[in-house]
Amino acid sequence: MGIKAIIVDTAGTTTDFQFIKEILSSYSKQAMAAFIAENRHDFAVSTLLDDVQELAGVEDLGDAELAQLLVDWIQDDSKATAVKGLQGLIWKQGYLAGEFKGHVYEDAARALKQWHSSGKRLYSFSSSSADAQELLFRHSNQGDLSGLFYGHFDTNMGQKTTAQAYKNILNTLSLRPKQVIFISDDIRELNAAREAGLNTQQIVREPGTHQGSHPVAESFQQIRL
Ligand SMILES: CSCCC(=O)C(=O)COP(=O)(O)O
Repeated sequence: MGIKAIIVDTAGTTTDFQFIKEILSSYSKQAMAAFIAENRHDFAVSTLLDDVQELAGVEDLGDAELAQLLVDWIQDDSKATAVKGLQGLIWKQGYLAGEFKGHVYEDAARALKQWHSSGKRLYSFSSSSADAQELLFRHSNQGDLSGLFYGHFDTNMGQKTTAQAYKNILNTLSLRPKQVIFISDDIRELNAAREAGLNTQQIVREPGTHQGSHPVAESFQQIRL
């Protein structure tokens, strides 16, 4: 039974952590206050801000307080779905204004193109929103890669370190677990995917930092499906 679908993690796998930390996170923190002031009454934004307040167990925060709360959570690398949703909307402004391009490793882009040409269905799975993932690949330093993907999964499927998230993804793909491979640098995510029955492949971009028992590659070019 061959591999029919490939799911890639983004941060540390297709994409450099430093880009996410130094460009994306910084941009969303700097832009948060102005974004809230300008978009507070937009339906999607106000719904996400309600979710943030519910998560924080507070009500009726002012714009400045909300912005500070979100900046603090981003600083703490929050993976909360509402935070990631707001970040995605802010990043959209940056991508569309040409303020930065999404970072994708060259070896990852090359492999994704090869796999797409050979008929595999490609997906990404990240803690960032599905829209943010689409933007990253559309406005990437390797060109527009968005057409290679069949879809993007986010934490609406569940947290990436839980087997349930991969079971939920499998349900939407209508494939058997062994027809799917998940590629990530993160051992906890790989363990969760393996628990759900998926094939796994670890990317270890820094030699010598390998842990765990998943097949390992130092770049996408070493991956044999
Ligand atoms: C689509 S690039 C932004 C990635 C991001 O915000 C993030 O938090 C990555 O987390 P992950 O759990 O997917 O490693």
